[in-house]
Order: sequence, then structure tokens, then C-alpha cells
Amino acid sequence: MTGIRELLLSRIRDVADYPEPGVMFKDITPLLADPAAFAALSDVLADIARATGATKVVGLEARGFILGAPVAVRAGLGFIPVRKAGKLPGATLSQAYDLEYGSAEIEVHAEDLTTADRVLVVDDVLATGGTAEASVQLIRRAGAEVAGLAVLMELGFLGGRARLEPALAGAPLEALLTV
Ligand SMILES: O=P(O)(O)OC[C@H]1O[C@H](OP(=O)(O)OP(=O)(O)O)[C@H](O)[C@@H]1O
Ligand SMILES: Nc1ncnc2[nH]cnc12
Repeated sequence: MTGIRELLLSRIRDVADYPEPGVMFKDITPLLADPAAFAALSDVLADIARATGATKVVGLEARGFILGAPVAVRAGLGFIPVRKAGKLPGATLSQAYDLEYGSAEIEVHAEDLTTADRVLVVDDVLATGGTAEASVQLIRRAGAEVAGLAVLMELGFLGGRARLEPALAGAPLEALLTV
């Protein structure tokens, strides 16, 4: 795992003052462009999906789609997109939240999750935890259980883990990297 972590970390680019002054943006596009690194990441996240007993993978728009979809395929699970407001055509559940730079609202198709589901949420970055917390609230409101949250990287100084732990209620929060 140490070798994989070093590989993943080496493929994340720091971009200062993006999208606004004071933010150090963690750009995963070099990782996505490296097939060995992207495959290794997908394999580790799929192992987490299996270990949590998840029945579905939720990916958070947009980067959570890119990371979550191969995890769902590898683990043999359905993939459910949680989208920014106004993008899903069917009946939705919505949740507003704040993030490191601004505020937003996310939605899921109400019919995509049932009381029989255990859901692993996948995303690239855990920053303030606002996005992940809103996704957990959506999943619970849909009647499903949260199996866990798996992210490529956690920005430890923003305190997202402490914010999320009460919402996760014992479900695991797996961050492959902490920066
Ligand atoms: O922990 P938080 O403070 O909520 O921040 C983390 C979220 O911010 C980024 O998404 P963003 O909303 O920028 O969307 P994008 O993936 O479409 O760029 C990132 O991909 C996470 O989803
Ligand atoms: N610093 C950051 N880099 C990349 N994605 C983020 N989402 C929230 N904060 C972020």
C-alpha cells in the first residue's frame, strides 16, 4: 500500500490560488492520465467497496463520477450519480451545502436507492466535508444505509473528518492520502 500511496501522491498536482485566492487546489488530472495509477486507485477503492459490504456505489459530481464508476464496475455493483441541482430528469431528493469555495446543492434520483441498499460514497477530495455530509443525508433520506465513504485524499487541516464522523455514525471513512 505504501508504494501505491507514493504513486498516487506523485500524480496529484498542487495549483495555488485556484479557483480563488488562498485555495491550494489538488488537481487529479495527472493521475487520471496515468493508466497504472488510475487502475491501482480503482483496485484499492474496489477492495474497500467489497470490505464494506456495499450494494451500490454513489459518486459525487463531477470528480466522484470519474473515480466511482470504475470502482462500481470492478466490485460488480451499481453506480448511482449524485449530481449538482437541476441535472437529473426524474423525481429527486435535494440537499444544499457549503464547501471550501462557495455553496451548492446536490440531488439523487429517489428511485435509485432503496431500504435494501448499503451505499459506499466515492469522491476525490474530502475538504470541509460539506459535500460528503450532504450526500450522507441524501442517502439516509432515500432510506438506504451508508456503508462508508472512500476518498482519494483528505485535506486534514479543514476538519472534514471531525465534521463527518457524527453523520457517518460508525461507518468507515477511508482516505488513501492525508495532506
Ligand atoms: O469537502 P468539501 O468542502 O465539500 O469539498 C469537496 C468537494 O469539492 C470538490 O467538488 P466540487 O464541488 O468543486 O465539484 P467538481 O468535482 O465538479 O469540480 C471535490 O470533488 C469534492 O466533491
Ligand atoms: N483544495 C481543493 N482541491 C481540490 N478539490 C477541492 N474541493 C474542495 N477543496 C478542494
